[in-house]
Amino acid sequence: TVTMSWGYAPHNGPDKWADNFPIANGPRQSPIDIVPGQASYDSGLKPLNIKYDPSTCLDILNNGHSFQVTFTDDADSSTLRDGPISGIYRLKQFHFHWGGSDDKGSEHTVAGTKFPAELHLVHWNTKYPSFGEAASKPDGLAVVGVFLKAGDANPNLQKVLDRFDDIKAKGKQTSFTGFDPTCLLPKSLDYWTYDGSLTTPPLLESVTWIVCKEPISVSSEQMARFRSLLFTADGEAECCMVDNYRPPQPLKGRSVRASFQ
Ligand SMILES: NS(=O)(=O)c1ccc(C(=O)N2CCc3cc(O)c(O)cc3[C@H]2c2ccccc2)cc1
Ligand SMILES: [Zn+2]
Repeated sequence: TVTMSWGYAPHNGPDKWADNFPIANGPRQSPIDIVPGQASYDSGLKPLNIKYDPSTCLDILNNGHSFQVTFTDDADSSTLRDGPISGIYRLKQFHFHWGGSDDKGSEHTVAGTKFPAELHLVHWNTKYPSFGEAASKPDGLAVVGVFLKAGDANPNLQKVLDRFDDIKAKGKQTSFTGFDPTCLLPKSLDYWTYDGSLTTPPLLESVTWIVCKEPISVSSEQMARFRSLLFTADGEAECCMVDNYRPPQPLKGRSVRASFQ
């Protein structure tokens, strides 16, 4: 389990994670800065094959680092196939990373550009018996990343934000059913892909990253709702949940492939 109380503050944030998780300085850490001109188009990459079943949507939780929507993953109901991966990966949860202002918040950056937020849809390889088992294997996880760009309000995202009153503080959880995260994907599923890691401790190097080129929209009012969540639990001095992103990490010779020209 994850031991130290890691976070995003100066005393326990990304610059301190290597103290307890030396893999923080490993060869395939995430996120990275994606430089489109240096990504190589790979015609062998297949389109993403994403099929989600809204009846697998279970609940929404403030885990003290982000909020996550969790799915039942005891069957191949909500899956990711093809793209850069082999086999069937099951959707486990999705969550976001965001900033205290619209000029930062995403984990991946594009030629140095930060977006106000980034969505992560987390899937695990069904060749392993569980998420926990898969999380420690080099081909165990596949995370689809989607950038959020400031613009028009996103009505699909609003369905998630409307539940924030029930999960304001760390540890709060409430039921959230019948939601199909397909509605949070951009029109185009063109993507960049590279071998990386979890972007939070334990920073395991088990993630095939699939980052969509096209962002989805989010309004500044909706971003304000993200920033109304708390890192802290009821009864603790309130600390707004903002800037819960790890900055880009060294590429260390890795190649980034593009599914598009
Ligand atoms: N940002 S990310 O790389 O896409 C990411 C993916 C999965 C997870 C994840 O689902 N978990 C399980 C819940 C959890 C809770 C923690 O307090 C924590 O520090 C990490 C996680 C990670 C996790 C993944 C794999 C093994 C252990 C924990 C977290 C982050
Ligand atoms: Zn994440």
